[in-house]
Amino acid sequence: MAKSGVQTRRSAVYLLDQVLGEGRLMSELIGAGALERLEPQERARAQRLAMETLRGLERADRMLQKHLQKYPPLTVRNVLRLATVELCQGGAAHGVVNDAVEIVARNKRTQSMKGLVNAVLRKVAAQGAEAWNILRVPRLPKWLRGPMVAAYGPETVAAMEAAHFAGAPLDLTARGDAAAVAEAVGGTLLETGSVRLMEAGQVSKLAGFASGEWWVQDAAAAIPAKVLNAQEGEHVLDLCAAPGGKTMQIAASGAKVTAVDDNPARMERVRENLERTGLNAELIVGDVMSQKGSYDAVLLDAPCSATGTIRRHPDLPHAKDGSEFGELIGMQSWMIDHALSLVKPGGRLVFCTCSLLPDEGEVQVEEAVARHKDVTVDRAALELPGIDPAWITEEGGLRLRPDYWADRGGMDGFYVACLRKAG
Ligand SMILES: C[S@@+](CC[C@H](N)C(=O)[O-])C[C@H]1O[C@@H](n2cnc3c(N)ncnc32)[C@H](O)[C@@H]1O
Repeated sequence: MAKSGVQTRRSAVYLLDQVLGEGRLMSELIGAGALERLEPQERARAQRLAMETLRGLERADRMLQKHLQKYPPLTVRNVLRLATVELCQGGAAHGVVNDAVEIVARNKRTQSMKGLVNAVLRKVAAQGAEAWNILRVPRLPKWLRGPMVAAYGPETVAAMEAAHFAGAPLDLTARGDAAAVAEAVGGTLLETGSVRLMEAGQVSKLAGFASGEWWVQDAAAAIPAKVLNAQEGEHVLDLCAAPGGKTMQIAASGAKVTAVDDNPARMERVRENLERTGLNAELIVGDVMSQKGSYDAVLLDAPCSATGTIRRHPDLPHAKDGSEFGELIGMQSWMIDHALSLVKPGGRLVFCTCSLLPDEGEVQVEEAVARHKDVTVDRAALELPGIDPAWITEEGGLRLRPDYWADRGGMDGFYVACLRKAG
């Protein structure tokens, strides 16, 4: 195996060490330049290897435990896990094992374990895909599985775990004609209007990227702006807007948009996205809670646990432990109250989170309606193409789950509700 293979795999192991040892998210690590020394193609590969390892972590540990008397240090365990996932998913044994041994040998603190790594991986390679495929689908860690089973029951959680393990296709939102985009990129037009590609390759090489015909956005993440249904001539406030997927949807509808986010670096992404797609929005780097004014419609995509995005971010359940969720839930309800104060009489607030936890969705809406006597839930706003009425919840919101559309590649977990203010 070429030297670049070792470097790429070593970088993937570094990502695993940071996620599993330090509780850091891959997006943070990559944003901080963790893969900068690799060529762009190798960066994507290192990221993919780390993600696949995190998806299959439970299976990798089950495969390895048969061959280990005691746990080696974390970084050696991560070398073994990465190689096990590769071997069991069809990687060539020679290259995978040699690189794993070399990674361990190059580090003074681990070089004494190269013999162990070699011996264990030879055994794993001999068992291969057959032993891997009969293991159960990896489960969510207990801290998240407990509340999820309480909310949805064990069968639904198992279906969600299968969706997490399967990963996610690439979804695009078209600036204009979605059918034309589907044809140009060779994708499928979903009933909700998104374009889906099961095998994407390099995004910037797809037809229409440079000319800004579309942007990457999960099919579920595209629903909130459809529920908002902005009209030409309306003034819409998009709160927590970065990186701008929903801002662009609203701008493409012809409405005037003011987009707010308190993260300057993420706001820069909104500016770049608008530039590429030729769409317009007023951008404010600032806190939701300090916004003033009166708008026809407000969209609040509140910061949340992001548990709906585990298909794309398999690091999340391993890096987090749920300790921040209480604070997020409190912040969401203050944001809803403030966002409602910015809605004109007769106007609407669309509240959404990419969370699977009812405390960040259904419960927020039930409580908001109880706090605000002039606010009702607008169920009719959810009557949209491709939306199954069975997805509508008791309080009138929309619960989207990763196990929906299982035969077509799934969707992110999301919660969306439209709150209408009395006129
Ligand atoms: C779920 S993401 C938004 C995704 C975005 N709406 C889209 O469709 O591309 C949440 C965003 O909230 C922003 N945020 C968190 N707390 C905030 C606050 N107090 N005020 C403004 N923005 C905030 C974060 O910077 C982050 O970009």
